[in-house]
Amino acid sequence: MPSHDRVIAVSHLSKTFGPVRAVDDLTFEVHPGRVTGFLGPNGAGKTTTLRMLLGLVRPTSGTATIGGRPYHRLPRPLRTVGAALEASSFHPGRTALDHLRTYAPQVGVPDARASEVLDLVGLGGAADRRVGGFSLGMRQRLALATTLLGDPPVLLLDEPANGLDPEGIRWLRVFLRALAAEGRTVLVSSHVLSEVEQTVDDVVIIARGRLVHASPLDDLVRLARPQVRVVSPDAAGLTALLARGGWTRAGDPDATGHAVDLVDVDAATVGAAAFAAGLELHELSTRNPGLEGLFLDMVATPAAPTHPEVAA
Ligand SMILES: Nc1ncnc2c1ncn2[C@@H]1O[C@H](COP(=O)(O)OP(=O)(O)OP(=O)(O)O)[C@@H](O)[C@H]1O
Repeated sequence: MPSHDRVIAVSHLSKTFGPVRAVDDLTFEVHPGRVTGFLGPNGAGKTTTLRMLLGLVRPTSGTATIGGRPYHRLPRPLRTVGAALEASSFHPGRTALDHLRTYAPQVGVPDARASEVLDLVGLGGAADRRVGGFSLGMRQRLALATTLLGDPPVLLLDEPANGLDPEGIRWLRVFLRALAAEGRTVLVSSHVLSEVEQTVDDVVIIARGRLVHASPLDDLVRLARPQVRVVSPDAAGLTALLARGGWTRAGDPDATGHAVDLVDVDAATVGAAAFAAGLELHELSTRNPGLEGLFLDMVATPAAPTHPEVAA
């Protein structure tokens, strides 16, 4: 299958449920050969987006496609997309093997594939046990096995790490990375960045149905580096100090040139250089949000709008 057939594309996608704008003009792409984290707090609109990708919810506007087609236009959808939206919807009386054998004909694969995928997810030894007695972690593995029945090149996994212990999370990380290394497109939702931080190559972050950030994880890590804020009343002196130091600015300088944020340098080094240059500083501070802190800042509910005319 050509690699563009594995691209997930969401374009100006919106969904309203009555008064609730669950997904709001969302645009992003997910590429093959990479694990992409689809991140946002509870209620951000992740599941609704995944459901629209799977044709289970009709968009209010915009498109959600796989290989350029909406799900219902895929020639062999169950062989193209493996999706696990809920880990709890198993018939409790069925064994793991029976569960998979029930799906095998729908997907169009032989019964033998059921045992194969159970082995793949490390549940071979529990094939004949009833699913009702499975732990949440085992259910997650069984859900993953179900998605793999048709050997699909695209995987949509809703919170697959939920309920896994640290060992299970490590196992999942290795497993998902191997699936991506085979050239698959792997989209994994989570509301906790730290849970998937070591698994994903790319991140798509949403909040309140809207896109907040999309980039390789490395770019986000760079944004999360400690920053040193330097403020001086002497804009020209500050510019000269920065030129001599050769430090990297975190973003654009403010319009006045009196304040800058620097990365890859510590406050002591900047302070010493300013002292040596006789440059007056009004602020020299370090901010270290860390990756999770940056994520939480990004998805934080904006402060309620103020109404100065009321407050006055
Ligand atoms: N069928 C529905 N009818 C009405 N509102 C819905 C429906 N499905 C989702 N919503 C609302 O849309 C918003 C987004 O929900 P969604 O489940 O997509 O978020 P999520 O990011 O997956 O959250 P979580 O991490 O809690 O699963 C929420 O406010 C939710 O209550």
